[in-house]
Amino acid sequence: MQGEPVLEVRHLNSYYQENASIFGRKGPRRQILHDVSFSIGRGEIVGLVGESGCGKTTLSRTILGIVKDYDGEIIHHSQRPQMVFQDPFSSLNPARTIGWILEEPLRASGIRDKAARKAAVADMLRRIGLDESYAGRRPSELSGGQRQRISIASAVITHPKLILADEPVSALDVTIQAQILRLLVELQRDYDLSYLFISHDLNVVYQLCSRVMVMKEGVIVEENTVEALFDHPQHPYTRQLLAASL
Ligand SMILES: Nc1ncnc2c1ncn2[C@@H]1O[C@H](COP(=O)(O)OP(=O)(O)OP(=O)(O)O)[C@@H](O)[C@H]1O
Repeated sequence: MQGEPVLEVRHLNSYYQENASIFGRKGPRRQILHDVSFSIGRGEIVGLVGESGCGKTTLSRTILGIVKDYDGEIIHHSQRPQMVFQDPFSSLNPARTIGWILEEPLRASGIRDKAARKAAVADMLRRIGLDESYAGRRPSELSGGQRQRISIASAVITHPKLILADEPVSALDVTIQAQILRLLVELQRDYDLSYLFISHDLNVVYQLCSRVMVMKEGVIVEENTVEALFDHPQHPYTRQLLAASL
């Protein structure tokens, strides 16, 4: 980790209670994350890779406080992180305008001055490459890439220090992916952001991240700088993932 930490996770174990039957009887308590420890430094972009079902989303849901059944320590050194999801369509309220959607996090964070909120929204729209007229549109009137720009903007608009991005470009075409990755890098520099960037795509992680953690069945089996991990993978599972991504 570089610099002062924005997030520290120590010896984290997370669990889900499975429903055993349609009658609502409680099923077994299943451990998903096993002794996960890492830190994210200020301004760092840390990748988290691993195959489907290994526990990546569970880790971000535990960090956000959505998964409550856990032990270990989660230490936030700044305000709560914000989240960017894979599917920008389902994460944006279809009934509201883009202006309303971008104002909402500002309202929720207690900014009462309507003119100040509108000015912040106009600034943010310009920053993500859309003109102010987009404030009056609804999500259905935007392309997939534009919708993902809006969901990134709604995460950044309250100036958090850490963004948890869960497969934020996986649903997009490759050319749009490149534009969104560029936007994420620009915003990271402009706003001094850190990202935990969750992806099953090692090529995307290579382009964006400085450090990467590899997760297998809820365990971080390897962690290193991106260069070292790609050049000299230590764990057999990392080698397997790299071979599959060629
Ligand atoms: N609400 C839940 N209740 C019970 N089990 C769950 C719940 N959510 C996820 N799981 C299980 O926890 C495990 C980890 O799921 P998780 O969504 O964290 O994986 P993931 O690595 O993010 O996968 P993907 O890349 O497919 O999103 C899986 O076996 C999944 O079935």
